[in-house]
Amino acid sequence: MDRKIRVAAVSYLNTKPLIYGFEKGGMVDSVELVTDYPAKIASMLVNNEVDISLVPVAIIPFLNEYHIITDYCIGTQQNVASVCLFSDVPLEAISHILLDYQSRSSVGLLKVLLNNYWKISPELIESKTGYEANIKGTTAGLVIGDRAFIQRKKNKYIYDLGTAWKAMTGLPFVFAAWIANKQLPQAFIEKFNEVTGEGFQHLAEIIAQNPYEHYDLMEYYTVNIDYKLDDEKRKGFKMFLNYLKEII
Ligand SMILES: C=C(O[C@@H]1C=C(C(=O)O)C=C[C@H]1O)C(=O)O
Repeated sequence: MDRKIRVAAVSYLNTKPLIYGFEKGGMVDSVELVTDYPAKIASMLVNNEVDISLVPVAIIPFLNEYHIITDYCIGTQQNVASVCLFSDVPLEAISHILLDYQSRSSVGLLKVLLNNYWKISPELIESKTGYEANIKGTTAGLVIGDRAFIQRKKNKYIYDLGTAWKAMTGLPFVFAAWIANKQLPQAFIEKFNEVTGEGFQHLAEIIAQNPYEHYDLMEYYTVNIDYKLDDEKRKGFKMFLNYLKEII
């Protein structure tokens, strides 16, 4: 291609290792990188405003064409810590749930878990900026990303969606992956994969550059999030897409 490839990534802390290589100047001549929250970069990929995006996998059904590129993803084998249902009351007493407007995958995952695992049916409400303040009483809320670390200090009950998915299916979960909406040259994809992986050799440096008081980022990057897109994750991801068919 004779123009730069347009790339969008999630603007949360969980993405720092994946974009480290690009921020260090890797592929600066061939890649133009923007960041925003997941639902935003998802619509950018669907509307062809970008060529590649670290998108919530739940938007795959809305793409005419998709190619999962790279060996990396934002996934988890267990408690992901930053995707949780927060509540002042236990699950069975929840009357309403505020959905996170920034999310696509976790909203889908929450619906799958409500129907198939927790088997409760509170009223689901779309949210807007600042909705976290309304998570109280019998109104619970889904919060993802960096804001979830702050929310962890506010509510009595924290239901981790990574843990619940693992308990229900025995499989890891994939929240987001690098997805292209068109065929790209193989040499470009190989280089993109290499630059994406660079950050994992530099986790201590990334953490030093992003001082964070609300959570231990080394634990987040090495225990909670599992970035490797391996066969088990692909299985979990396929199963999730099948469940999604029942609800969209
Ligand atoms: C684990 C996370 O994964 C994210 C969750 C997403 C979603 O719910 O749509 C999308 C991208 C990821 O950033 C998180 O942000 O906390």
